[in-house]
Amino acid sequence: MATSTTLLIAEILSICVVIYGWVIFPILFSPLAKIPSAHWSAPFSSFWILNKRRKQAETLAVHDAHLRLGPIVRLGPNEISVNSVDGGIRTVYAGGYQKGDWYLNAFNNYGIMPMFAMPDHANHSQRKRMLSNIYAKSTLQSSKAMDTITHTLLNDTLVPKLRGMAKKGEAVEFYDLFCAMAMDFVAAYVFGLKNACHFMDQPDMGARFFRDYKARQEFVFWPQEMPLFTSFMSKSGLGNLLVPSWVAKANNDIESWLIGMCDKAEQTVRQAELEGEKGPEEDWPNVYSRLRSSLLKESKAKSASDVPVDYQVQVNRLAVASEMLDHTLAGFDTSSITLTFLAYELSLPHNSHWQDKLRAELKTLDGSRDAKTLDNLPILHAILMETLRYHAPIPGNQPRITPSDATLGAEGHAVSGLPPDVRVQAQAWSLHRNPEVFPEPETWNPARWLESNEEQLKEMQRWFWAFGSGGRMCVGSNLAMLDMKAIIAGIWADFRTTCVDGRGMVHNGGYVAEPVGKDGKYCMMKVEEIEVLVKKERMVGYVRETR
Ligand code: HEM
Repeated sequence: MATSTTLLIAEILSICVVIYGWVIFPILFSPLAKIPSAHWSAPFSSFWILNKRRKQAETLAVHDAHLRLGPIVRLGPNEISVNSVDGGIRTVYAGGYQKGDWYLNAFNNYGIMPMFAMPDHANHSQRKRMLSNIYAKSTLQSSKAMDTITHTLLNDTLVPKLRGMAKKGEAVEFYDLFCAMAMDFVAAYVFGLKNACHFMDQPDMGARFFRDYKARQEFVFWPQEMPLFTSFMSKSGLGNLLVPSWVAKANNDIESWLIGMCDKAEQTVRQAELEGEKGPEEDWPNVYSRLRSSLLKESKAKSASDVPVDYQVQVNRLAVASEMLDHTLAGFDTSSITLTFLAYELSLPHNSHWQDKLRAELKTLDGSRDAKTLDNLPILHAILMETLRYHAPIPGNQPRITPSDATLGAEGHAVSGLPPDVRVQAQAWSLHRNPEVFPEPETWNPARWLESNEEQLKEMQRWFWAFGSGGRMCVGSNLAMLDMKAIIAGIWADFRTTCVDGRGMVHNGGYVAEPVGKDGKYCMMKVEEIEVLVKKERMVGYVRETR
């Protein structure tokens, strides 16, 4: 009798402890309790936000919460979102808050972390130091290799392809075109032009690759957000219920495809070592060789002098491949999304004056595609910046982990004494829609980058977050700006585009925001060559006059 009473008391106490820990403490006493909740269940359950993430509908849901509740909101018992520069992205991202497991769970190529996923500061900054210079603006703008790559890809592939499309007069899928073009650009710089993929020359293969690549994305939710449950299901033989088996096969195929380019790049490096000269600049694997030699230097310093170099190269092979895979995929995915939304906006009837203004500006170049000159064109820059603002390709959450005793939130909303290991995030989507900084934020309006005064521009730059900020900011931002500007110049200097079907141009609501598409179509465009149009117009005028 005594035993059963003791058991009953123990049970009641346990239930009280659970209720206190799961319900009373998070609602009333947690330092997070002062933060308005995005959903009534957020203080004691992550179900609401996890469900939004599973459906890739998080970005708009969090944005809506910020509109209703202000610049700091609670998304779950241990999760918050900030939407301000001061007390927000400056504190979290420039303040070096760590990344946590979220990145590691999803970005782990060949079982090895690339820089993007490295949670700790020391390893990450060592890797970033190895790579920053090769992507620096000054390096890229003065690179003969980049210049030749640009001219080759524009003059030998893009322009002839557009001319063919214009002649046929049929609508074409511009999302595929931009995926191929952006991939060829980044791969040529990373691996060397001759070693890179040439998807522009193999459009069907490219389109298949891009569809497979994208189709995997919705399943990333499980290992990324629910790693323990996913591991349990897979150990129980039920993993297929969450992530179909073709996803693993598609991942392996991508890894093998990329290793192929690494092996070709390795041959180029070896040959140069044997022959004592590099060969054509554009064929040199700029990024691959930079990381390879930095890692080799590091392993030589750590190992005994009699360890053969070949062995050390082999040891680093997958670490280099993991990093290169990340750059190649990050580079093509984001740039192609940006270019597709840019083409879409420019080709809508009410924006046709922007297409004309851009073309007039590009005509002043007289065919030059010099990177520095392109970078100084104000209308081109304004159109691209406005697209990155309004259609940021990574508009979604970029989670970090609080240190102990953190204070977060804009002035008047600051919350102090936050415990360590709270997941805190910001999102470009919301930062880019602050009406005090970007008036009429839901309008795509490049003029804001041309007509604002110095003070307004400074404020716009502070809130502009397409490439992130702080130590984990995008390492490829300069390459992206350079290749996107070159591609835009290659198209709109000589061609006019009209959107035929843009019903699919709605952003996915997850971390990356590719267009969702409709009936298998994304951004169907008609292309016309200006020279041909002018000739036609002259002919019509001549016929009229002679009648
Ligand atoms: C329009 C083009 C691009 C956009 C908008 C973009 C955006 C971003 C953003 C927002 C981040 C931070 C993400 C986070 O912390 O969650 C990032 C990181 C990164 N990006 Fe980009 N990116 C672009 C192009 C590129 C290109 C061309 C490359 C490579 C050649 C690249 C490679 C990387 C890498 C390696 C990181 C991780 C940096 C680090 O951890 O220090 N990106 N990018």
